[in-house]
Amino acid sequence: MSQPRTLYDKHIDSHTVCTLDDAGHVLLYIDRQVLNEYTSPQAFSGLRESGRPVWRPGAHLAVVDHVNPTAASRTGEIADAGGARQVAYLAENCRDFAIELFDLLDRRQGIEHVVAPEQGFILPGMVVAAGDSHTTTYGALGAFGFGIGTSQIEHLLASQTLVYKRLRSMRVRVDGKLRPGVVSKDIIMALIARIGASGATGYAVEFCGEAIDALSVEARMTVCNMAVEAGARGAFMAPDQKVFDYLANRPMAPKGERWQQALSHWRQLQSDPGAQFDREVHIDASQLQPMVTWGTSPDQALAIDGRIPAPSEQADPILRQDMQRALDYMGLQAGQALQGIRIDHAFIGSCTNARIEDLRQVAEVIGRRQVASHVRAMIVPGSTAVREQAEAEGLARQFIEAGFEWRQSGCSMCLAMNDDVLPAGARCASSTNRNFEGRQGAGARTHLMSPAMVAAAAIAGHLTDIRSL
Ligand SMILES: CC(C)[C@H](C(=O)O)[C@@H](O)C(=O)O
Ligand code: SF4
Repeated sequence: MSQPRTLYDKHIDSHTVCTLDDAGHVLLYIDRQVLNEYTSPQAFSGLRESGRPVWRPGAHLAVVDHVNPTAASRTGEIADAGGARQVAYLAENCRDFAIELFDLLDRRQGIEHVVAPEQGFILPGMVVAAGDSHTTTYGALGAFGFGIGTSQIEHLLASQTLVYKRLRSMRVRVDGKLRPGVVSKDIIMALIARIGASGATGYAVEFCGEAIDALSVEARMTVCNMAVEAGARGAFMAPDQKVFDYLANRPMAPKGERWQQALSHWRQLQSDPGAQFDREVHIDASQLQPMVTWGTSPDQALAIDGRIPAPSEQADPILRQDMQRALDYMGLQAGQALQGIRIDHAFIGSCTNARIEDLRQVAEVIGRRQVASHVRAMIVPGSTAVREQAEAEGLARQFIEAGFEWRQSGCSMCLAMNDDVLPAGARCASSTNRNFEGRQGAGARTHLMSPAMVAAAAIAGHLTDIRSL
């Protein structure tokens, strides 16, 4: 009898072209790659210099998302010269190497990790690599996705393979039921707070349990997306009927007989009973509360009813220093209650939380209420398709009437790499995934939380518990 295997083992085994050494390195076949304008230019330049073609152009999909503006109306023009060059070079590369591109004016444009699942480009059982760390998102579909660097992008374009070292495996079981006001973002933020920002470094993490099964596919994407903030270089969820229903009839998903064949294969994509994991973590969903970060690392997070911890109570001198530095940067004090911290900005967007379901939750929180007069609030849909859907459902009008700016799709204020940058000192409630120093603008202060919690903060004008609205 063969050894029981994890879902991760199955992906790696089925994609191993050959073993390279005894240290765990293999040549791994990669089914699909998603390219963006920001991390691909040097890879294409490398191909051009060495005169190599792209091995399988149909295995790649390119999107424009990081540097583009998201101003209310879209012209396709980019005022910033550097950004304009990157977008134009991506178009040139896609033309010359016959790769499909969702350019700025394409109705399929959006943030890569929103667009690729939306179009059915990512399917269960696939191994996907891309020049972006949040490629872990695809675990929600039963695919194995991980981020790679520029030289690996070039290698992948040229050969459809990568040199890969096997990871250790971790299983995170989330049992119980989430209470009202607590969502998938809180599951992953609580996990990161528990195991630390490098707690899953070197691991592929498989999520399972009653609370994961109960999540929608989109909510599962939030969990897998942010798993990289615990250091995981891959996140998994066994694909179930919800995933198959999500994928059925997506433009790039298989159809007819091929769909039926795919389904019978996908149904087998699970860890075998008795498969061994190198580490197991257990979370009781019923104990979770809405989470908010107070510091400059995603693991510096607490339940919203908490108080900011005191560096003096931290025994480790390095951690103590980190905490103090985070508090100084954030302009906060030990012992301060999270609730009531006044915000200047509210940002709902990013590949973590800007799908249609997120926007529906936001609309529900807003109701007929208004954004506080001192807050600048912005909603940036994860894709142009999400934008159109939100407009068709009347959500966009509700957002605008409540005082939110309603934008075009892109990474926007998730990272200060385009026109949407916060001024120094500004404090922002944000539905994104990283709260590093300078992430949303030099000197700007980010508090991560669920999109519904951002909406609640926008209305209240300060961090607040959605359950008390
Ligand atoms: C720009 C890109 C390399 C980066 C990533 O890899 O994640 C970005 O998307 C981010 O979220 O920080
Ligand atoms: S939305 Fe943010 S996290 Fe996602 S790819 Fe863009 S910059 Fe990275």
